[in-house]
Amino acid sequence: MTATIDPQTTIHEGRPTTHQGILAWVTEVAELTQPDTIHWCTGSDEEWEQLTASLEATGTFTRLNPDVMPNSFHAASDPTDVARVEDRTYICSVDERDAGPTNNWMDPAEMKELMRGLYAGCMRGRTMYVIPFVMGHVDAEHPMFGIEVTDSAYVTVSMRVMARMGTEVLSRIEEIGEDVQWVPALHSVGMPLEPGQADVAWPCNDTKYIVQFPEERMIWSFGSGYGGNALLGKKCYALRIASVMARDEGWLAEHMLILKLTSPQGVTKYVAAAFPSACGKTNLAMLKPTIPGWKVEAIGDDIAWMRIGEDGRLWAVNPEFGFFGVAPGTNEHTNPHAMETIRKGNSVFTNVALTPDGNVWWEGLENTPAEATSWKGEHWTPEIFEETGELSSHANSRYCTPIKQCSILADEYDDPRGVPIDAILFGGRRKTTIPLVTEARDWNHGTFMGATLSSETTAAAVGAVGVVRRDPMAMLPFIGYNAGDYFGHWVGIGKDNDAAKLPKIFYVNWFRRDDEGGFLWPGFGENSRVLKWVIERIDGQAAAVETPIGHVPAPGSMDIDGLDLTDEQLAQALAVDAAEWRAEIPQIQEWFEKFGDDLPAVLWSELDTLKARLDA
Ligand SMILES: Nc1nc2c(ncn2[C@@H]2O[C@H](COP(=O)(O)OP(=O)(O)OP(=O)(O)O)[C@@H](O)[C@H]2O)c(=O)[nH]1
Ligand SMILES: O=C([O-])CC(=O)C(=O)O
Ligand SMILES: [Mn+2]
Repeated sequence: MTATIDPQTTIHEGRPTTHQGILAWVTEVAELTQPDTIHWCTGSDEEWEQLTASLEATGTFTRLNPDVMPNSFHAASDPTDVARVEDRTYICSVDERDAGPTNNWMDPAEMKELMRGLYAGCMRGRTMYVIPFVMGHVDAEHPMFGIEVTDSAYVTVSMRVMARMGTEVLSRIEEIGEDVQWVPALHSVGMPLEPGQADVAWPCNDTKYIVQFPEERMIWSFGSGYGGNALLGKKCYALRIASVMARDEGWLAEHMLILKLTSPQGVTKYVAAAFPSACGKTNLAMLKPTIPGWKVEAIGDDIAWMRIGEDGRLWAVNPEFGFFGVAPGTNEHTNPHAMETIRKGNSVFTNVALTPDGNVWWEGLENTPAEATSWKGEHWTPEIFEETGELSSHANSRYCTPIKQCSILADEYDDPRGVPIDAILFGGRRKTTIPLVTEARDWNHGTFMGATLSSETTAAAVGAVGVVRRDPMAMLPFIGYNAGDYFGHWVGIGKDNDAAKLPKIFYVNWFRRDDEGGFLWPGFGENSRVLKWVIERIDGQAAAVETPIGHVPAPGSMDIDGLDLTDEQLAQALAVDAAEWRAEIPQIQEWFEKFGDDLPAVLWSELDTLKARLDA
């Protein structure tokens, strides 16, 4: 039986909407996908309990010991569904040119026909959840609504952590009326159940499509239940679709953390930083400074939406409501604030290990258990790891935790206007070449740094790990349009606004290695020393040396009091090696050539300037 939109078919206090546009779309989706039941999500605690209970019943969730991790669950995905699938991600713009050379493209009509075939009957035997959500504040000047329809209770539970959702949001949509802007986001795991067929713990489909239709501001996702593939408010909306909106409306949707930094003198600065997936955003956003008197408060750990304010400054908000953080490597030393946040519970842990006492564990965490159940559901011990190298947790395993639990969350997090950004950092994971910190000469030079950003690939996306690739502004997988136009948009922000009021741009690299392969810089809390230098540069206090690639800290200008690092190590971390940079030039050249005439001319001039400075 196919469900129709009838309050009788809904459970709890969920109700269909009075918004005719949304009702029509949900009806159309239900007719196509044929779910048994339709559930309009309220976001209530009772709903959470009902959903998590049903996830326990299907074996998707294991409830953790409430004494150690209250109201929290362990989930293990299908071993083939563990990360974003970039090769299955499409930007289906009307014109192929608008997807640009960095995105997969297919004609939207063709893609729709193909996907309608996949979606036909794909929710049979399942409940279809309708999730009204808003990215950013419901009281924002431009509230960014969406409706995710999904056949995954796991996604529904996770969306409740990651976005403001439920009845309150739906009521606000209805209040604004039929003209309200909202993004339809359709998701299915792609595994219908025939009558009598038992469900599996992690339904998914070998065929996967993560598709954005930029002109229609619409998202269709099929076949995956994981992270950025399935929680459609996150990468699909808040980055791919929002970047298109931002291009059209003159703002920026970026893969950036936002933090508030307060000096011992009580001076406050706001920093945004773009690092590729699994390259340190969450860690920096929650940093515990090792230098006395300095304080960091978190505002966001993954996405920043930035608009020029009436005062000419660039104001940033975090559109999300939770953290979807990389678990491995997170511990009391690297990220004590994340640990404190997680321990409050109300979290979903995916693809980590489960310990016999009902807790979670992952590589890098303290107190290695004598035994555990690995993310693959297998018996795991430290000895097994010694012998076989088998890890207890997937490298891209994640915790999904409400942001409100973060003890160092800045009050400004809840301000719909956001915060004025003083500095933007670009950073990647590079063993060589890129110094610990470099200051751009101006906005265009900073845009060049962002546009040429390079990083070693990580486990956050399916594919080889450790391969150096260009990841412009850490947005390679997330720019929803032609990246050449995106660079032009960045250049335009600099041209159309008062340079003195825009943030200063810096390029950082926590991941440079010595000859033995060890990190040259201790990172984590010690990164506060770099933040301090950045702030002091902005305030004209710290000294810098001009180099061909920009300004780097002058000897003695960085606070290294109490740091366990030799002068030689610091010098190596900060070094600008002309030979390494000369080797970089042809790679940048080749990268730029991809964009043909769509690359802004100022970026070619920046490359010429770099060459000339290296040769001088
Ligand atoms: N060596 C070193 N490793 C770091 C540093 N900061 C973060 N890491 C490691 O990098 C990995 C990813 O860090 P995250 O902060 O979760 O990365 P992210 O950018 O938030 O990742 P996404 O959520 O995928 O966007 C973890 O294993 C960290 O331990 C650092 O300063 N130095
Ligand atoms: O989107 C995801 O699955 C997780 C994430 O933050 C990223 O990969 O940048
Ligand atoms: Mn991310």
